[in-house]
Amino acid sequence: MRVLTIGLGGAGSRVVDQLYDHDQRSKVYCMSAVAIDIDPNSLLQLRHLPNPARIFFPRVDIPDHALVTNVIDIEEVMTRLQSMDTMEIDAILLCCGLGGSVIDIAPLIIAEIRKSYVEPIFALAVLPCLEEGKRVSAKAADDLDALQELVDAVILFDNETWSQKIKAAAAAAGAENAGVMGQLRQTSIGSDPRTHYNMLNERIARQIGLLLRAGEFNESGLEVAEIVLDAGEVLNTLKGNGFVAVGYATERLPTGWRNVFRRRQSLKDFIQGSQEKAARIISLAKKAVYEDVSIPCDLTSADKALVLIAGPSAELSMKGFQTVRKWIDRSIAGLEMRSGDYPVKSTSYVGIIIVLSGLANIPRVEELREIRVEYQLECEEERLRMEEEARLREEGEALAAGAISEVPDESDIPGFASPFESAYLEETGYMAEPTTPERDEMISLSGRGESGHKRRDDTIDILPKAEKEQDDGALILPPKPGGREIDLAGSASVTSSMPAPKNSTFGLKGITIEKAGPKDDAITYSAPLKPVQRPREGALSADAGTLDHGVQRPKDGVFTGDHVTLGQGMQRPKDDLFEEAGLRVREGAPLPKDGPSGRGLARPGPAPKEVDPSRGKLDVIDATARQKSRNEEKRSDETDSGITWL
Ligand SMILES: Nc1nc2c(ncn2[C@@H]2O[C@H](COP(=O)(O)OP(=O)(O)OP(=O)(O)O)[C@@H](O)[C@H]2O)c(=O)[nH]1
Repeated sequence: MRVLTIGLGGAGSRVVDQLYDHDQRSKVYCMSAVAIDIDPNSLLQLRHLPNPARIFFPRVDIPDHALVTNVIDIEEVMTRLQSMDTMEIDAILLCCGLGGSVIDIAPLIIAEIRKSYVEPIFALAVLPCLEEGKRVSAKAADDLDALQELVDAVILFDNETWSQKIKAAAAAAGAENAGVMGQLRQTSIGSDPRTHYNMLNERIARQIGLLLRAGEFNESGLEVAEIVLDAGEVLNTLKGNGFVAVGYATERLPTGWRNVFRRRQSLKDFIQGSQEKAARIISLAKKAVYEDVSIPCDLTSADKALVLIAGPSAELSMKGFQTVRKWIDRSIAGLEMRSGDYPVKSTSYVGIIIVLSGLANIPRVEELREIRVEYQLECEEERLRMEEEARLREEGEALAAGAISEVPDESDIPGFASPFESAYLEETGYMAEPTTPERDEMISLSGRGESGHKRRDDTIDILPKAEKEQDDGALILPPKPGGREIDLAGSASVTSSMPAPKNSTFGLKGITIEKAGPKDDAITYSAPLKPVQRPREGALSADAGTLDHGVQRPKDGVFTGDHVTLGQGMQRPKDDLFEEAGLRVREGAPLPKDGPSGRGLARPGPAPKEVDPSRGKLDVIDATARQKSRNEEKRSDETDSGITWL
């Protein structure tokens, strides 16, 4: 297959350089190559590409952070490509490293090439290592998605997988010759990026190079193939806008006089030899698919496949080849299966290439996409944190400048939760209801429980400051009939030992807020002076009660007082039952709902010294309306004592 290869950026240029070297050494000469980069050092360090094939775009008068699309001149690139001998090419191969910056020019170049060439365009994309960071992996995922849309197929090579393999091999070699030299070799492989990349590029060149040379031959080195695989078949296997993985495994043939002698001995040795050859091809095929594949993938998710065996023709067992063909054909999801042999005279290796195309399941690609999601969430979290910091800084500055006279209440500051936390909290239901931090304030009336007065107005009114005539910050108890006003701020003890009520305490849940709901600083609190206990549901329901033997179950209307049948010896409940308990439900007002705010009718006995307003014993009402109704109420019922439910 004759190809025009274009290397983009550092990775792409180096890969093309290596491919070019293999092509020259094999004397097949099926490649035209160019390398495009904005880094002069990267281009200068290429070892094989001729100088005219290195296209450098300097950043003249362009800032370092400028987009690469502003630096690389597409017209110039196209002029250089068209000046090359591209008349007989079968395909165009774009080599690039995902996650880099120069790859950003790929969409523009591909669009221009499509205008001038009809040949299919493939991309050879190198996936970055995990240790390069989440940002690079996230960008790699973006680049991959963009490339997949634009080219006919993306051949993937995973740096992470192969770096691990190379390091493991180096460690094993180092352990074998545990001397100083062994350790030195191991250190150089692990630490020197250039050597490391050279090893990776060598691997890519072997895998892809042999595939590109399939169907091509030189005059001296190749024999006639039994099953010829031409360029069209390779192209048809690759095409289809999918991901492609290339498995490649080789084995050195046994050499030496003994082996040559054994081959010629007898028929038995001949048969044994042919079985060995078949077994070698099969084991190489397994190695190519499961171990030495350019990117680990699920064979069964492939749409198409191609099998190519290469080596001296005497060593290419057709029996082994057919077995491998059947295995791959049955394993892949699709129906397209191609195969061929590539006899090479002057080699002591047998190799096999298995191309899996249209892959749906590639774990490393999924991993890159997951990292991208994580990275995006982290960026969002960071952005919110910065905004919050900036806001707090601004507020601090404004406060210092005296622009803000009062520090806003903590509960007014919106709680910040990271996207991860939010997701978790929502899941656990924590954020189902808005919560605000509790205040560290508690109002208690000293000696309240010991009062000897049974019938008095048991509510505390904290009148809105704004509506008071003289706003001295005092908390005024409404006067008892004939009594005097009690200044809570002055006489009542205000402790901070108990948590303050949540804002939600004053929400719709337990307490009715009259229309034109008062603001936080304009609310009237009503608190009972006696601890009251809400009757349990069952206590007011005839269904839930257990009646003694011989006692008739009261009918539904028992508490209305209209239809009550009492058993012998049973007393009709008094109408003033609730008054006795210290609770009066005002006429026309809704009955208390179930919930913390309605808990407990008043019980005779000592009241607790502290009252926690958050338990629903504080009512929020409109101050003006409350005052009016109170005046009327006082006139009609001077002796009303109990909770007023609003
Ligand atoms: N296999 C292989 N991978 C490489 C090589 N150089 C870089 N890479 C990988 O390719 C990715 C992109 O790197 P480059 O191509 O050098 O980046 P660039 O496009 O030149 O742009 P910069 O980000 O500015 O360097 C890196 O994150 C590496 O993972 C190489 O020589 N061989």
